[in-house]
Amino acid sequence: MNVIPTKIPDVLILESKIFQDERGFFFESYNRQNFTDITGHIVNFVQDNHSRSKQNVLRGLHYQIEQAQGKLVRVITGSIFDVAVDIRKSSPTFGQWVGCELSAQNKHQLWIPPGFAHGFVVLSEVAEVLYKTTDYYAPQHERCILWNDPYLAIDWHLTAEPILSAKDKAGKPFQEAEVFT
Ligand SMILES: Cc1cn([C@H]2C[C@H](O)[C@@H](COP(=O)(O)OP(=O)(O)O[C@H]3O[C@H](C)C(=O)[C@H](O)[C@H]3O)O2)c(=O)[nH]c1=O
Repeated sequence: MNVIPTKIPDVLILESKIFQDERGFFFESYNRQNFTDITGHIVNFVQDNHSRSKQNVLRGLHYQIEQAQGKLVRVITGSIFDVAVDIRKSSPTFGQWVGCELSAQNKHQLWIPPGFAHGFVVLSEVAEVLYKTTDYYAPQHERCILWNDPYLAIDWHLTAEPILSAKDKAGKPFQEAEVFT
């Protein structure tokens, strides 16, 4: 497994070794020891999520203020632009964002530790996103930051108006959002 750094040191793009042959391909999408060796983090993933979205759907920016979730995100159908925002007040990259394309083709994964808001927009006709989380879903602790907050100024690589849930349309401005100390 190869690590591609991002401009936020704790957020990493992971590139697995893909075994191709005349039948197709195989790769270990998660290996606890490899993950620990390359990230330096011993994490205990407790939940797997799977969402399917049509083109231009934007889900985010979400986080849990309690029971903060680390996420290991990958795409098995189509492609997304995946975004992590550092909302740890004590972090030198507080208020900064990183994004990358995750796709069934590149098979890249994005490791987003606890302390970040997460969101993605679907670039392909449809995308299926799988992600592991390091804590359980806790809707009472869920918070949402506005996807197009002017302070964050995220470039989502949009090609059309995004399709948003009511919750996401009502996201908070970054500077009014609850953040991590
Ligand atoms: C996240 C989640 C949702 N749900 C239920 C609650 C709703 O009835 C339904 C759809 O939930 P929601 O609209 O919040 O789904 P997304 O907009 O994809 O939310 C996710 O989007 C961004 C990208 C994230 O990183 C988070 O994992 C999560 O906030 O699934 C559950 O039962 N368990 C869960 O872990």
